[in-house]
Amino acid sequence: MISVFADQYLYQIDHFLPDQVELYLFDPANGLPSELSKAHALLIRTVNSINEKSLADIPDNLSFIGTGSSGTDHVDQEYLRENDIVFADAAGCNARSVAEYVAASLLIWSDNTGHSLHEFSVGIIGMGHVGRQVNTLLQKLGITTFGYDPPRAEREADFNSVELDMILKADILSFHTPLNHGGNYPTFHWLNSDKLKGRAFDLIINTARGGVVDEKALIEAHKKGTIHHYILDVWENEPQLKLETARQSYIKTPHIAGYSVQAKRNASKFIADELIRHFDLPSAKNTDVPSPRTITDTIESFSGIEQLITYLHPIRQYEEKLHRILQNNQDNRGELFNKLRAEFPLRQEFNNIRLPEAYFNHYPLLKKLGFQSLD
Ligand SMILES: O=C(O)[C@H](O)[C@H](O)COP(=O)(O)O
Repeated sequence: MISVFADQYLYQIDHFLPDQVELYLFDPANGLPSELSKAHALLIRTVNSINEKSLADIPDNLSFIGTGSSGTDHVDQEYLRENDIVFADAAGCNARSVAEYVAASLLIWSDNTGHSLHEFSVGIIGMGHVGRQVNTLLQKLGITTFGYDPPRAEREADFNSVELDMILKADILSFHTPLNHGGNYPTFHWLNSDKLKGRAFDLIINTARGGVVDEKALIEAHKKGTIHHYILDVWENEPQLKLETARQSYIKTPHIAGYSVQAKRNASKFIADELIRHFDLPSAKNTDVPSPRTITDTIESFSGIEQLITYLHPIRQYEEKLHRILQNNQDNRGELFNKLRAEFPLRQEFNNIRLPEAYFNHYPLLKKLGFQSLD
């Protein structure tokens, strides 16, 4: 038997592992489990870091660690290599979900500010799995986009990144890079006071990692009016948010852009499949398909696109809950932030939401967003 310790919030992780696995679920709020000594494999989410400090005593049999996330900045991969531990991530698992969050937040923002999205260009920083999906979805909505990704341009001869100067001329920036402190292309505080000097943006959206945008510089530019609005889903020093940054955020959510049933299902499946390969186990027989969400309300129930989008995407519900946590004067805000992320019901991605045909006649962009017809 292979002993696998897994974060209890990894979506249906038991469905993706075969019978040859003895599964122990742990609550990530308590850190890595103390019984880890008998583990052959460990499956985590971003809320538990893996490094020399958090995993000082490497269990004798531990040979595999997987993170059910696209981002890997919480894992010291060099440390794992030194200790002969194979590492797997779930790169790309949440790309569509993040793209839908960006599209939904842009629609809410443009509707509220009385603009048409066609007036703006969006600079996409990071054209990996997520940036590409964001690019495709925004282009479907008729929005002008530019992609900036020098490391990808270096790797792929047929990919062209726009120049830095060009991307900084976009009206809106949306971030989709990993968080790197070193290497040839560090992204820590990529958007900082230097890059902001002499520039103006209508909107900044960060769904990548807190730390890619320097919050101090962001706040200063916002106060000066050179950044008109910003939307943050990720924060420096999560789960401890800087109140001032959060207060001024046009939309603020608790790092849930990638939280859909489909994304979380992908995450569990990607790392379970890698684990199965690593231990040479038979595949699990999971065939569950998430049931669609069906909307039957009449289109007249919604006064406009913002109301409809916020009914179809829980962006504002998360925001309201985060707002309440931030108002709370207790010092357990961080704990509540993580609990909200872990326990709020996952949403269905747009292509698993069925709407009456009248919705599409009224708002043709719903087809472009990927919603399906009920009729
Ligand atoms: O890296 C990712 O996949 C995303 O940031 C994702 O939202 C992380 O989710 P978590 O592992 O914290 O549940």
